[in-house]
Amino acid sequence: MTAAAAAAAPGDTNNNLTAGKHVPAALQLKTGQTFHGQSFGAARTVSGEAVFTTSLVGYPESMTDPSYCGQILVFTQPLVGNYGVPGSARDAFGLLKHFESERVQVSGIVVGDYAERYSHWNAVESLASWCARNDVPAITGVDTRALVHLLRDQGSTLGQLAVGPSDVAMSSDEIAWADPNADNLVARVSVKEPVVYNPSGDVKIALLDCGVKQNIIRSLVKRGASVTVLPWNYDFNAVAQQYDGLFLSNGPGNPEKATQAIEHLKVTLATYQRPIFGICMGNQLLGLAAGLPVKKLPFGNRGHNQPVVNTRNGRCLITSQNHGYALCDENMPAGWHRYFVNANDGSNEGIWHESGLVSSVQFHPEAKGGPMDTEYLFGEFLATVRAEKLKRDGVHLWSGVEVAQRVAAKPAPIKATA
Ligand SMILES: NC(=O)CC[C@H](N)C(=O)O
Repeated sequence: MTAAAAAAAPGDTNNNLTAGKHVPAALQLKTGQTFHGQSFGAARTVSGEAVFTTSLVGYPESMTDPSYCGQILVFTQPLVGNYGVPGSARDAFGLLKHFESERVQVSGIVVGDYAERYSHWNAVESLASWCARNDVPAITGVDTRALVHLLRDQGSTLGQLAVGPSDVAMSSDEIAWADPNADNLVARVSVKEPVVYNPSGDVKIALLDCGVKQNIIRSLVKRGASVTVLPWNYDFNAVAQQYDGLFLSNGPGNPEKATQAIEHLKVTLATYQRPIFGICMGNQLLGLAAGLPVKKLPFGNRGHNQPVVNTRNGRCLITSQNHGYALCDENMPAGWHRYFVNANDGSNEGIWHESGLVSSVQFHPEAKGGPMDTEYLFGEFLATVRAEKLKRDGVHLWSGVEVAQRVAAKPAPIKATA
C-alpha cells in the first residue's frame, strides 16, 4: 500500500489540528469586527486582504494559485478539508499535477467547519498539516456566512489572522495593517529567469509570467506548443521575432502596480504583428496598455460558477474566476471591443482587437478548479498562432469557401494523349 493510500484509508482518523488543537485564533478586520475560532494551521499572525470564494472544491488549487498571494481566503463552502491534500507529483512536462505553483500562496484561510477526518485516494496529508508545514495560519469555527455578508456589504477588507490565547490574538497591533495591493505583488511570484517547457513544440509561445498557474502552461504545451516563461518585466519586444505568439498570465494584486509590464506591452501592441492572448491579470494589463482604465470591484468575483456572456455570439458560459479588479469598458479605444461580460454584475470579462490577433479574458479557461467550458480558447489561440505561422512560411490555408468553389468548378478531365 502506498503512503497515499494508507493515509486515505477509510476510517482513518486524521485528527490533525497539528498546530494546536483548540488553540484559539481570531480574524480581526480593519473595520473593527472580530471573528473567533480555533487554529488548525501554523501558529503565527498574518495580515492580508480578506476575500471570499464561493467555490465548493479545489482548495489545494486555489491556495497555491499565485493570484491569491497577499490574501486571507474565506471559503463560503462550510466543510473544508474533507478530501485532504494531494502529493506533489509532476506530469511529463515537469508541471505539478495537483497544485498551481510551487508553494502555498494565500496568507491564511478561514473556514466554517474544518473536517478533521479526510478521505481521498489521492490524499497524502491533512489540510491542517499542509498548512502547518507551509507556515500558513488557518482558522475554523468561524460563522463564515456572517463574515461573507459583511465582506459583501463593506467590500474586501484588510484583516489580521492571529493565533494564540485570545488576549494575545487580540493584541496583534505589532502586525501592521499592510495593504498588499499597495505593492507590486507580481514581482514576488514571477520567475526570475526564463524557463522553457516542451522545447520541441511546433510553435513557440512567450509567456509573460505575472504569477502563472501550472495548468495554463499545461494547456499550451499539451496542445503541442513550446512555452518560454519570461519574468514579468522581461522586455519581450527585444526578442519578439523569436516567438510565434505572446501569452499574458494571471497574477496577484493591483495590475496598475506592474508598470514595467504595461509600458513594454504598449510597445508590443504598436509593433508586434502576431497573436496575443491574456488571462485575468493578462486581460487587465492588455487593457491598460490599450488605454482602458481599471477599477477595484467591491468584493471581486471568486468562485467556479461565474456566468459570462460572449458578446460575439450571445452564448453564456460558466467560468472559474478570482479577481478583485476589472477593466472599465464603457469607452473602448478605437479598434477594441468587449469580448465577454459578466452576467451577474455586468463587469468586463474580456476584450478583443479588430486585427483578429489580440484578445484576452478576465476568467480562467484553464479552470483548476472549476468548469472546463471555456478551455476551447487555448485551442483557438494556438490555431491562430499556427495559421499566422503558415502564412509567414508562405503556405496558403484553404478556407471552406475556397474548397467549395474548387469542387463546384469541376475541372475538365485530363485528355489522354495519342
Ligand atoms: N487571477 C488574476 O489574475 C487576478 C488579477 C488581479 N490580481 C485581480 O485581483 O483582479
